Amino acid sequence: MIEVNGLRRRFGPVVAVDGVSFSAAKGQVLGLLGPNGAGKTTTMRMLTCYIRPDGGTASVCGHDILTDSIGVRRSLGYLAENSPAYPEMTVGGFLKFICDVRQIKGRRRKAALDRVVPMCSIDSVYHQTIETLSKGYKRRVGLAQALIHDPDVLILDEPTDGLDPNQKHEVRKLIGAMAKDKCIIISTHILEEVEAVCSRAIIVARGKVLVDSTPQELKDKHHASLDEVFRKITRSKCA
Ligand SMILES: Nc1ncnc2c1ncn2[C@@H]1O[C@H](COP(=O)(O)OP(=O)(O)OP(=O)(O)O)[C@@H](O)[C@H]1O
Repeated sequence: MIEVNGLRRRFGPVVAVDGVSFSAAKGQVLGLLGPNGAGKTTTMRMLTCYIRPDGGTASVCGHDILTDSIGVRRSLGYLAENSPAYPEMTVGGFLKFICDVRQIKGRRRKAALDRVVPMCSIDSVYHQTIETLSKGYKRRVGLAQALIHDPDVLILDEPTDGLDPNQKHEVRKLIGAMAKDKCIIISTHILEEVEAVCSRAIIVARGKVLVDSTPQELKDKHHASLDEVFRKITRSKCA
């Protein structure tokens, strides 16, 4: 469902993504791990057509990110860093606006809202303006807009950032439940999250893929916890 071939992107002198390649299939939850500044967000922003790569390419459900950005955007749901939204809108107003943008109308719109609002536990804040929400609720609204069109691919940048432990657990459960029918990429710093939900782990540092494996294989190979493996790999390769 996702093919990434030699993606590159620089910002002035900074090489943010330096020839990243991987593929991901339906049924997989792929965790993108890496230290701060490793290039995870930039990779996601290129995959979701928010920025263009300087080199390489990628496709999402057969749609090329360079030549068919509309096809890509239709196929995926994206939860961006910091859950961007319109602060003055109510939660309900914002989700209806997203439905309009995605041309989900009439009964389909009602069904979409009835599905995502309880799924993301945002019933109690439905009539509240987004600027009055806590960080955790803003994150859940961001998740709801990513899920509203029931896309085949989900790209979630630190999906549990700002959530309390109960909500972290709920969101991980939700990701696990959706995994069977979708291809999901999450970025995270929380290694326990990788163990809980990811069927695959890609470790990146300085814009390059260092490891592409399963969490279990990584632990078995290094005879260590995922936390220790992460530190060992990113420290030795970044030193
Ligand atoms: N718009 C931008 N302009 C200039 N530099 C940028 C821009 N976006 C990203 N960078 C730089 O590119 C590098 C990779 O950043 P990126 O946000 O992709 O990393 P990340 O792995 O997501 O980090 P974190 O875990 O801290 O969110 C960093 O050095 C960052 O400062």
